[in-house]
Amino acid sequence: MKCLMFASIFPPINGGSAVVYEGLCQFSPKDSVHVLAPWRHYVTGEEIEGWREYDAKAGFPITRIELLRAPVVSSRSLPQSLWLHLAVDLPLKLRVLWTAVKLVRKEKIDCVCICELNSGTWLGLALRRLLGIPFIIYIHGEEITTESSYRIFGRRRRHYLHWADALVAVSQFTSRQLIDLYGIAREKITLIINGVDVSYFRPGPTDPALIERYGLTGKRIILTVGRLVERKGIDMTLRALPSILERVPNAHYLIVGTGEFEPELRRLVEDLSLTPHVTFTGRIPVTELVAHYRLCDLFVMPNRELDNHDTEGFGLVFLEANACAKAVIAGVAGGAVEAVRHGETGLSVDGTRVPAIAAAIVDLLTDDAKREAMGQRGLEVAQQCKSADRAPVFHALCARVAKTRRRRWW
Ligand SMILES: Nc1nc2c(ncn2[C@@H]2O[C@H](COP(=O)(O)OP(=O)(O)O[C@H]3O[C@H](CO)[C@@H](O)[C@H](O)[C@@H]3O)[C@@H](O)[C@H]2O)c(=O)[nH]1
Repeated sequence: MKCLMFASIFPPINGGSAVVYEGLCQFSPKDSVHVLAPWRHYVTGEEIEGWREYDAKAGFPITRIELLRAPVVSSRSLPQSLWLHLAVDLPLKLRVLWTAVKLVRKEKIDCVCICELNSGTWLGLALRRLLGIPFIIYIHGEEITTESSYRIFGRRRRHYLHWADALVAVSQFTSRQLIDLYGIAREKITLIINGVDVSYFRPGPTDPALIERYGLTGKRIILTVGRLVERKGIDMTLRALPSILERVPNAHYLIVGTGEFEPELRRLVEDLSLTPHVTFTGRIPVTELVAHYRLCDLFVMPNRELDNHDTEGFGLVFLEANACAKAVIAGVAGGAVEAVRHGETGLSVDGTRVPAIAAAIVDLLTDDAKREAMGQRGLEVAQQCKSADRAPVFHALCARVAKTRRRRWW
C-alpha cells in the first residue's frame, strides 16, 4: 500500500501541520508514503530556503512542484479572484495534476492524503475521477472553524468534506467541529491525536551560548513558540507583562517564530515600553528548537478564539514544551484544552482576560515546586503521546481506504 501525500505546507516550512506530516512520513513503513509538495512558500510565493538539502536528507521520497499561491485567491475581490484563477491558478493546477497522474502510475499509488482542505481537495477529486483512487483529508482545526470571507468558499468546504472518502481529525475538538458544523458522520472520522517526537524533544541542560546570544543571564524566561498569528495570544501575554514584572522583576519574554502578526506585536512592545523585557528571535532552525524550550522557566501560549472563529485545533507546542519537562500555560479555547491537563501538566486560562493570564504566570513563576512538578507530569504525559505511534494508525487507515479503489478501464 502506498499513499500520495499532497501537502502545500511541508518542511522545511514551519508550522504545526508540516510537523505532523513529517512525523507520519518518518515513522511510516519504508516506501509507503510519497510526498508531493511545493518548492515555493504558500504565502510569500518565494522559493523555500533549503528545500533541496531537506529533500536529500529526508529519508522518504518527495516530489516538488510549482503550486498556486493561496493569496492569489483569498486576498482579492471575487471577480478578481475568478480572473486570476483562470489566468494563473488553472494552468498551474493542470501541471500539478499531470505530475500527480504520472506519479500515481509510476509509484503504484493506492490512495491520496490531502493535507490542506481548502487548497488541496481539488487534486483528490481529480485523481479519483480520473484514476478511481480514493482520498483522505487531514483536518487540524482552524481550516474548518474560521469563517471564510466569501460564502461560496464556505459552501465549497462543506462539499469537500462530504466528498472525501475518509477524514482524519487531530483532536476531539476538531472531530466535534466536523460533526457539529458540517454534519459529518462519526464513522467517517479517524481520530489521530497529535503526538510529539520524544526522541528529539526531551529534557536537558540550558545552553549557555543561547543565554549569551539573547543576553538573558539571571532572567526568568517565559517562552512562546509558534507562528505569530493573533489567536495564539502573544499580544495578551505582552499586555500581562507589566503586572508580571511588578511581582517578578527579572521576568523576560522570549518569542520564537515569525508571522503576519509580528509588526502588531512589535508596536505593542513599544507602546507598553517593554523593549528591555521582550526578545523576538525570528525563525529559528529546527536544530535549535529543543534548546530554546530548555532555556525557559515556563511555556506560555494563552490562545483564544477570534471573532471569525479562528482557533487552535490542538496546540502541538504544549506537548513539545511538556516533553522538555516544562510546565505550560494555555488558553481555554479550541483543542488546547486537550493538549494541556489543567492543574496537572500546566494551567488553562481565559485567553481574553489579561489579569487571569498575569495571575497564572506569576503563580507558576513564583512557585518553583509547583512549576517543576507540572513539568515532570507534563513529561510523563508527553512520553505517552509519541508521534511514532501515530504512523501505524494512519497507515492502517490508508490501507482500509485503498481497498475502496475503483479500477478505471484506461
Ligand atoms: N524550527 C522552528 N519551528 C517552529 C517555529 N515556529 C513554530 N515552529 C514549530 O511549528 C509547530 C507549531 O506551529 P504553530 O504555528 O504553533 O501551529 P499551527 O501551524 O497553527 O498548527 C496547526 O496544526 C497543529 C498540528 O495539528 C495544531 O497543533 C495547531 O493547534 C494548529 O491547528 C511546532 O512544532 C513548532 O515547534 C520556528 O521559528 N522554528
